[in-house]
Amino acid sequence: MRIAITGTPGTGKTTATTILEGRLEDYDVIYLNDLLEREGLYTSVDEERDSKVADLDALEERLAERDDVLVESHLSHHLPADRVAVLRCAPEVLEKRLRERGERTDKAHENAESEALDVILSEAVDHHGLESVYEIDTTDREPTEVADELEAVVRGTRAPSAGEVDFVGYLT
Ligand SMILES: Nc1ncnc2c1ncn2[C@@H]1O[C@H](COP(=O)(O)OP(=O)(O)OP(=O)(O)O)[C@@H](O)[C@H]1O
Repeated sequence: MRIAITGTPGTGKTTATTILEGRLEDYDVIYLNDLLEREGLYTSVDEERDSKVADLDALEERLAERDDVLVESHLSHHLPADRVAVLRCAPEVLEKRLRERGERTDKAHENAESEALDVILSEAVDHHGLESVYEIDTTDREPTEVADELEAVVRGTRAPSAGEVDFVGYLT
């Protein structure tokens, strides 16, 4: 089974996945952004955004043979997956997390707006269907609690859910 762990930057994917990694014996974890950097699996560099444009075909080819794997990245929902966990965070809190992590003000704000607009959740549902998407609100949760929720997705003890989180008030 392949499980994608996605969400707007700052929702805590890497933090929670690292905790979960230590609990799972049967799954490998792939941190897609690290793989992209390590193996140069990008098509170009966006200087303005200070980011790399992922080569999704190359990444998918690289992962094609892998089974029982967790794929962590805000791009992971663009690749085939059996289940997709979408981490969410209230935009104001997300913006603060990103600023504290040292992100530029405009970038932190752009990510908060994208979170308010459900951009990644919508993409995940479009690509994989409602029955495969598991939305996890991380706003007032410790990373270990988020890892608990992710573990339930992996073990199949949690029902799919999408559309329960509503952050649209941030935009008004
Ligand atoms: N549940 C949480 N509660 C509060 N702060 C958190 C939580 N999870 C992560 N953080 C903090 O928020 C910041 C972003 O976390 P993290 O790097 O794990 O996010 P990410 O979704 O993997 O981001 P990116 O997509 O940019 O890699 C970090 O500074 C981290 O310490």
